Amino acid sequence: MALSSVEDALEAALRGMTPLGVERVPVAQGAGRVLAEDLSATLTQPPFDSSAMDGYAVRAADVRALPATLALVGTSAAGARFDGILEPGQAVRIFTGAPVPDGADTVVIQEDTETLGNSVLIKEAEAGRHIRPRGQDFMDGDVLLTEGTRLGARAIMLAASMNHAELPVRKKPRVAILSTGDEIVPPGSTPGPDEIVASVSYGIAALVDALGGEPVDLGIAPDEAQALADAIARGADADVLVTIGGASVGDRDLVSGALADAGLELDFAKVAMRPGKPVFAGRLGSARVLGLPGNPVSALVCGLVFLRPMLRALLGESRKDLLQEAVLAAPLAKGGPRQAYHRAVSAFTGDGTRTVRPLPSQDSSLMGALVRADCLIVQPPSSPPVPEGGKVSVLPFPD
Ligand SMILES: Nc1nc2c(c(=O)[nH]1)N[C@H]1C(S)=C(S)[C@@H](COP(=O)(O)OP(=O)(O)OC[C@H]3O[C@@H](n4cnc5c(N)ncnc54)[C@H](O)[C@@H]3O)O[C@H]1N2
Ligand code: MOO
Repeated sequence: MALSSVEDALEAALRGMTPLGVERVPVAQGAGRVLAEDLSATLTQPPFDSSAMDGYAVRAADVRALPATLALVGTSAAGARFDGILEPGQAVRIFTGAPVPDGADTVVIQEDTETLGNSVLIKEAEAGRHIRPRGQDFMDGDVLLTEGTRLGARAIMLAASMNHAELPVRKKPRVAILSTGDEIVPPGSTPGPDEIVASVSYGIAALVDALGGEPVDLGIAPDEAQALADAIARGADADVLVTIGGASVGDRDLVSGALADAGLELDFAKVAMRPGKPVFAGRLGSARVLGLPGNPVSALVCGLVFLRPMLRALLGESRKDLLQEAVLAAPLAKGGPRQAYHRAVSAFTGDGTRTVRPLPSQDSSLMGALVRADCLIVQPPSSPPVPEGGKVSVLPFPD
């Protein structure tokens, strides 16, 4: 079977995918979730003209000639405003965040004043300063956060200030993760001489979690048809079923066969990418299936290239991955027939330019090198060699 291009494979995997349903969560639990509706302010912020400093509220006309002595007629504190109207020749003691009294149009910081019993001496002042006008941040009804926004610290803070106790967010995509292989044992075991400790499922679960999904661990299935069929059946109610290993052409690579027996409709199988060639995807009932190669680097690269956009589609997330431009710190040989994802280390020059150096070993089993890298150089198929100083595209790792 001819290899699909990464672009075609991704398009096939995403075809027909629509965002999951909406649920409401307390704003305190909204971090990392994706907004499912536009969010508008339910109040105006600040709700009144407020003081930006501790000092005295005055009329600009009274402090045109300095020094000036004004009569102290009251206090405006945050949460307890001065109710009267400031008359000419008067000042009100005011604190940061407190409402500016009617009649006042300037706040003088206390460092520029001296109190003299029931009056205050204004030594320096600037007309109109230190007042935050009502609605300077936002007005009631303003749409400030849009559907598809992933909620981080800044957006959560804004949503709370807009007086939303609950937020409409997309349901978390449930991603069932199945490790396969007779040789795979859980971390913490004492591996036999031919056994390998499971690592990929943990990396993929961490990726799913970071992307806003909910990983569900289906454990490890041996290379045996019935065990695989049982495990696949347990994952069929997930939004995405990810299988790990058994994707290649060996006699014991039974995963795609077991999925086919379960009724998998393939979207693509084998992609012109390196690493990750054996990756496949399809549909099993209502679940999407992503078959990852067993080699850890291949699996994680395929996770970034395919699983990340799939989860973003299920979350209705508006942010897309943008490849970034970088300058090579070492030459890159001409590209092969598959799109390459070279593990690379970045450095930044004084003007902010990213320079990248591919790691010397690109073997798809090397997890140590994967952690030393901070990005992938994306090299299109059959591209010409790029000399040191030439430009390339990079995909930074999300963590
Ligand atoms: N004749 C060919 N052989 C291979 C081809 C090919 O085209 N023709 N493709 C190679 C490529 S590329 C890859 S990638 C691997 C992928 O093979 P599988 O998906 O079948 O993976 P396995 O054989 O099951 O495992 C490969 C490797 O990864 C280890 N592994 C598997 N699962 C886990 C796990 N959950 N945690 C940690 N490590 C895992 C496994 O022990 C193997 O060492 O095939 C090439 N072969
Ligand atoms: O593509 Mo495999 O994923 O090269 O090791």
